[in-house]
Amino acid sequence: MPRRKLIAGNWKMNTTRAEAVTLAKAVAAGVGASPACDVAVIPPFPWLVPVADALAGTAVALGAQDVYSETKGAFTGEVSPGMLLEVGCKYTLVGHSERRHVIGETDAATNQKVHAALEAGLHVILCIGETLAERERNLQERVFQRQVYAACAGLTDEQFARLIFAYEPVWAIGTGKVATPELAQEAHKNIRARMGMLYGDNIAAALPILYGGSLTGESAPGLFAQPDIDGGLVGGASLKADAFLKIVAAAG
Ligand SMILES: O=C(CO)COP(=O)(O)O
Repeated sequence: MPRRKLIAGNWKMNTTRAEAVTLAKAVAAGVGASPACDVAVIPPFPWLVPVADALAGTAVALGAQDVYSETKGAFTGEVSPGMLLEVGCKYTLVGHSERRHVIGETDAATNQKVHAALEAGLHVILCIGETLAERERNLQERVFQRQVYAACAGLTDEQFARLIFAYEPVWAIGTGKVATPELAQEAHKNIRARMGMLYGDNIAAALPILYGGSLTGESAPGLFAQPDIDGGLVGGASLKADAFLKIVAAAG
């Protein structure tokens, strides 16, 4: 079965409440009732509820930027998978490079979050990717191996059906330096091959792998034409409805 593309807008720590609601409504209006790809927006935690209300009855899904690995209890400042589901999230990001490199999240923590989120019924967008220093030393394939192996350890076949990868080379995030279609395709192909070796060809073939890193309406068509690129995780360009909708259109 061909993989359906997904375009997800990661708003990061941006927007006021009013801006978030306006942006969500504009995206939903632009996407229409039956888009050719799946579309999601991923606002900051405090805006999940008002954005869920703005998206009610539309074709745009809601996602969270992070999740905790426990269901409840004394974990000050954390948010459980069940809470995300209750406010209407379909997706959650796990292991975004800003969490790994700015906040210090480990591979082990990423694995626990993936388990907890999938067990609760969320779809997980697992982010992986090498830093500039790692690419300069040609270490990207080792990084994929380590991140993929660690994050997916112990998952069941049924859980893989709700797992999505996002390849986000750290050097391309927020820098304007988008990966070329050839470079991104090579990385995605490599990641899929690794998943095939670890978990079998059926799981690897069904796994959507999104590209993220300075994606725009101009760069999206070339990237989305690649056989192993199944959509995009969009940062900066997801904060303007028209720029985000151009990327959605390129996935159609
Ligand atoms: O990190 C990203 C999405 O999660 C990419 O961000 P930019 O599109 O701003 O480079």
